[in-house]
Amino acid sequence: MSCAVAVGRFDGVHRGHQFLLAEARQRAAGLPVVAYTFPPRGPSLLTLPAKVRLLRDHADEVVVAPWERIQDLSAEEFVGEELVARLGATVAVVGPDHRFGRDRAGDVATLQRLASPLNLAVHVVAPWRWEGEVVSAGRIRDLIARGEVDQAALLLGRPAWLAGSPTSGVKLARRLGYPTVNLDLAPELVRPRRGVYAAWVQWSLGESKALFYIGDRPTFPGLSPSAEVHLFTPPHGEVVGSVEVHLLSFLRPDERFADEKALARAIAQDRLRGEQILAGTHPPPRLLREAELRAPGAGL
Ligand SMILES: Cc1cc2nc3c(=O)[nH]c(=O)nc-3n(C[C@H](O)[C@H](O)[C@H](O)COP(=O)(O)O)c2cc1C
Ligand SMILES: Nc1ncnc2c1ncn2[C@@H]1O[C@H](COP(=O)(O)OP(=O)(O)O)[C@@H](O)[C@H]1O
Repeated sequence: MSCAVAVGRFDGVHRGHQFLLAEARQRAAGLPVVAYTFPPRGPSLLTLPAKVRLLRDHADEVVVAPWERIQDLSAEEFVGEELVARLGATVAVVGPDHRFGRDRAGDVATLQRLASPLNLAVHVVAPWRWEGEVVSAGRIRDLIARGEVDQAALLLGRPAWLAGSPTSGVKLARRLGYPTVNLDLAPELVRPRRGVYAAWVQWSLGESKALFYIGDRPTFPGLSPSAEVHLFTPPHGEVVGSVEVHLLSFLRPDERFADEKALARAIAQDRLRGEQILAGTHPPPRLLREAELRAPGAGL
């Protein structure tokens, strides 16, 4: 069946990607819109299931290309065999910087040259900008690594996101008066700057406003680095399955305190600020479906 295809890694499914997919919808003139994407490689903004889930909001079908099959295709083979023969694309919509094929050798001019004999209409969209600068996944990854999650949210169209599974802590947090759920974060996700954030947290059976901490726990030499959430609404029972963390605001960097009491006082302040920031906010849409949330280890 013929379709209109938009191709790319689509890391973040950011507002530039959303604009591109809206353009694809227009150009498709009633044909189904296919988002053709690749599994995450290197530090990413989303896990694959979350990316697929978001792309589904903007496309009729999402195709995840296995690297093993397509990594050795030349630009010509990619367009001819993959997009036109396998997918049935008659329209391709890409941004001006789009590269494809082995070694990213093909650019927009290559695509246009290859497309005409294949009856493939190519549309190149102007890059979507924010405050004059082109929005890109790389720019958003840098913002998150610097803790600038509120800026990242403007470019993403939703808060920066993390996912992980609960792990057991050393039960120190309870003694501090701030119980936490320790998280084993999905390894492919970009790590935000170390410190404390106001966040919304969701798990299979609930959701809560929260503080998110990621850091080296310098107050306790000997402890390993950790990522943990302190939930304002404590869960009924254990938190199991995947946990989603939406980072709304950076509160402060990771610090070394003189003792446990000083740390507990700082966390009390964090909690007050977190409550202020989160007051009146609503939980963002979940990026993992119920099935993925329920099945522990079901690939985040
Ligand atoms: C909101 C919050 C902020 C934190 N800030 C710091 C910090 O600045 N420095 C630090 O050494 N540990 C900090 N911690 C981490 C505590 O040291 C951590 O909760 C403790 O090590 C508990 O470990 P456990 O969960 O394994 O029991 C923070 C924890 C939370 C929940
Ligand atoms: N800010 C933007 N505005 C419009 N299109 C964009 C923007 N950023 C990326 N794109 C396009 O979205 C598609 C997927 O993006 P991405 O995965 O980041 O690029 P690529 O696959 O070329 O590395 C590509 O066609 C790319 O050109």
